[in-house]
Amino acid sequence: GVGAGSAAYQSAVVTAQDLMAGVPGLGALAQLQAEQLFQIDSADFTDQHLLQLARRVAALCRQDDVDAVVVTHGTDTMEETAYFLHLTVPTDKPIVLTGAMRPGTALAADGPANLRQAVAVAAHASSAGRGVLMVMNEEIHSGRDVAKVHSLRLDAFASQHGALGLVVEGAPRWYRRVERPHGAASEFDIDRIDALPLVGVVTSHGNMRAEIYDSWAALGARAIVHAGFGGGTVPEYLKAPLAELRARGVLLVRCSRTGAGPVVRGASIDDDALGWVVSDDQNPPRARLLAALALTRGGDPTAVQRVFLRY
Ligand SMILES: NC(=O)C[C@H](N)C(=O)O
Repeated sequence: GVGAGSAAYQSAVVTAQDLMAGVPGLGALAQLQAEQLFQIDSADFTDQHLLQLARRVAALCRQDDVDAVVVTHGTDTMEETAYFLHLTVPTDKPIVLTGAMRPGTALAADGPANLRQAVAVAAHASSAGRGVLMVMNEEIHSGRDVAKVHSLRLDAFASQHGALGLVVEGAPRWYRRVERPHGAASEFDIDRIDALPLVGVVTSHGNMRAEIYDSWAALGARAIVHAGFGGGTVPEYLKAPLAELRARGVLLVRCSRTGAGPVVRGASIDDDALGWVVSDDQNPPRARLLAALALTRGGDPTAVQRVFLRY
């Protein structure tokens, strides 16, 4: 059952309005208005949901009577949504994502405290202009860097370059900023994006098969994120088939399956000759989104590489 444990649960059963009602004192932090865009497990997010959510958040941020937006979201794909909003919603107003690792029925559910902290951060003047934020477990992370790194623990989220700050006594305390562009400084604007080009991810393991990449190409993928070993390695036996993809107009983005650390262009692999792109330090799911955004502006590998080194 879904009683005291945290591994078994039913997701997306409580409405936004009821989530808010379950947090004592929330109304004292800010004037709140709830809106229910979807009520789904975040595993069920498609690009359609992502585009619809980003458009709605952007529209809300344009309203004079809205100072900030809090998005409650399942934790499984929260990092993808956070990154997408970070790059495509042109605003300085705080956008804060939060969720729960334990179901509301658990003995020590974390959702209410997380929501309370997310609202406190969103309502605080110091939170503006920092890009999209994720508040979980008393930490404030950047949508650029944060990833779910544990399946169950309350401290399931981590940023490879560290959190931006902490929630201390109900207020944000900041320690760093992200250096890369976001919000209005980003060249991507959700109101000028009709659809996202198809991009697939293939994760490396021993004994790979080139046909998996071909399947993505056959589906019409314009780019494939190769989540390679370590520094984005491509096995010797895959080099020829993957080089052929380029001739079919499919871009290969070399990324690391480790989920952290940069992939260095030209290191051991002649990316210039192959027309390949490296992801810099982006993890595979976020590299998929950034590749798709870059491809909305054209498919030239040099231009896509510039995007990966800039954001
Ligand atoms: N509620 C959660 O955090 C887990 C759930 N599978 C989701 O991501 O929607």
